[in-house]
Parts: sequence; C-alpha cells; structure tokens
Amino acid sequence: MKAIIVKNLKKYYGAVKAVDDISFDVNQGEVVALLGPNGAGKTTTIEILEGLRKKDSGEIYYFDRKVDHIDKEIKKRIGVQLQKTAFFEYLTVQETVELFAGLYDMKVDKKTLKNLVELVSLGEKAKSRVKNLSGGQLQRLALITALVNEPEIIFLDEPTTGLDPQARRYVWQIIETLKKQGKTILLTTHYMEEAERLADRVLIMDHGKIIASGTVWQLVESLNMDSYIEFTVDDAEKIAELRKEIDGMEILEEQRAALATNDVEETIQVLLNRVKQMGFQIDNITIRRPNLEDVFLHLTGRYLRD
Ligand SMILES: Nc1ncnc2c1ncn2[C@@H]1O[C@H](COP(=O)(O)OP(=O)(O)OP(=O)(O)O)[C@@H](O)[C@H]1O
Repeated sequence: MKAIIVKNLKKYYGAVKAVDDISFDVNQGEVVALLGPNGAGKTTTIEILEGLRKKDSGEIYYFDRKVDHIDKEIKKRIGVQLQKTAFFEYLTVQETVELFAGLYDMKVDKKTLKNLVELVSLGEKAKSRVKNLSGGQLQRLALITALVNEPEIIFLDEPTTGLDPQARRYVWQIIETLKKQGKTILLTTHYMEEAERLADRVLIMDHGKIIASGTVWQLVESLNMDSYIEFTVDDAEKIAELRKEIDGMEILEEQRAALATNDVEETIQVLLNRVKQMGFQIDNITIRRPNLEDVFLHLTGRYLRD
C-alpha cells in the first residue's frame, strides 16, 4: 500500500504556475525529499497535501483511498510541521505541547509528553518559556508539534532552514530516529546535503514541476560523470578566459571552478597544460564525486544554493 499518491496536481496563482501538473507517490516507511530552490512550489505541494491549501486540479490518495478534501480521518494520521510555526511566547514547552495536542482533541499523558520532549532533546527545557528558547530549540519544538498525534505520515517543511550546522545535524538525527520507527516522511528542503543524508528518494522541483526523481545514487549516476575536478584561480578574469577554452567547465563562485570528467588524469593534464600556456596558475585542486548540486546544475543551468 502506498502512503500517498499524487496525480496531475496543479495549483496556479494567476500567471504563476506554483504547482504545474506533478505526479509522485510515497511508500509507507519511506523518506522522500522535495528538493528545489525558493519558489519551486515545494510548500504549495506539501500544504495542499496537508489540507491547508486548495488544489486547482489533480488527485490525491492517502493509503490507497482517493480523498477529495483532507478530512478528519486523514488529519489524525498525518503530522504537520509548517515552515514557520508561531508559538505563544509565555507558555512553557510542556504547555505548548499540550496546547497542540488539544488541537487534535487529545490529551497527552505524562509519559507521552516525556517521550516527546526527550526525543527532541528538550527534556531539560520542558518547564522553560518558549521566549527563552534558541532557534534550534524552537525548531525542535516545532518538530514535536508534528508528532503529538502519533502520526503515520509526517510532513516537514524546510525543517532546518536558518539553523547553524550543529543544530541542523541535531534535527537530522531526530528525523533519522523517526525513520527508524517506521514513519513515512515527506520533507521539503533546498539543502542538497539534507536530501542526500535523509531521503530514500529525492524529487527535484523547479518552476512547479518535478524535473527529476530517484535515489541520490540514481540521480548522480544519470550524469554519467565519474568525478568533478575543482580548483581556484586567483583572478576572476582569467577563470572566465579559461572557461572559453575548456569544455564542460563551470564557474562555481568568482574564483572557483568545476570540471566534470570521466578521466581525471587526462583532464588534469589538459587543464594544467592550458593554464601554463595561458601564463597563470591554478590552486586548491580537489577531486570529488558528483552530487545533487551537479544534477540540479546539469538540469537547469543554475545552482540550487542561489
Ligand atoms: N498565496 C499565494 N499567492 C500568490 N502566489 C503564491 C502564493 N503562494 C505561493 N505563491 C507563488 O507560488 C510559487 C511557489 O511557491 P512555494 O512557496 O510553493 O515555493 P517553495 O518551493 O516552497 O519556496 P520556498 O522555499 O521559498 O518556500 C512562488 O512563485 C510563489 O511566489
């Protein structure tokens, strides 16, 4: 049984095709990431599935049942973390969890409450007021609100946006724990590392469309490139000059470039020879495997991180 099936989903805002005829499914127990830049249509998609926005057209199935609107029955089985959650500053963590449980007509007993706050490592903060929490702690509290009703499917809209690397890793560990518990998770992100680390399957979205999907491995394999050579040049003009000379070279930032290749040795030799002839130097040469960023660049000609 599929947890979710989406067929030909559309949502336009005037001329903006926020979601433009997308189809996908999510298996039970699977973690699927909707990966794409700002404005790709990720939030619109997920909020339609949560019942927070109306679709223009298309079909949605939950647990193999076609649903025309997201009814109570479904809402009991899904957990929702919005991109931004507003909390009451003067409530404590514990009171906030109780409040959210109340929205589901549920009362959380002491044990469940303890389990929830400990899952997101807020045990010591249970009696602290929301206004005294850090950004990372608030984000973890927002995660709890998606879990209070013990859902089978969890929607996470950009669960780590704005967090520092350490706080981000913390949230990733929690999501991995939920995955181990067998939860089905659909998350949105514009961080390729997040999709690479958490997702069983990635749906790459751009301009309202799913432009590629598969496991990270499948997506990266589709590039047909073994390696990327990256290097820096201490002069932005020279890097542009070099790009004209070398096929397949991409400028990453002003002074950094990447070159896709299936033959590292030969490509490095060609590169070094050319650079020598042109009379300058390259530094910081690294060789790495292709990643989702390269896939996005290959498909759209743009960088995901921009
Ligand atoms: N309520 C709305 N009214 C008009 N346009 C909207 C509305 N909501 C979203 N859009 C537009 O639809 C497009 C998709 O937006 P959406 O928020 O779904 O993208 P996203 O991929 O989630 O991006 P982000 O990461 O910034 O949230 C954008 O062009 C956005 O401006």
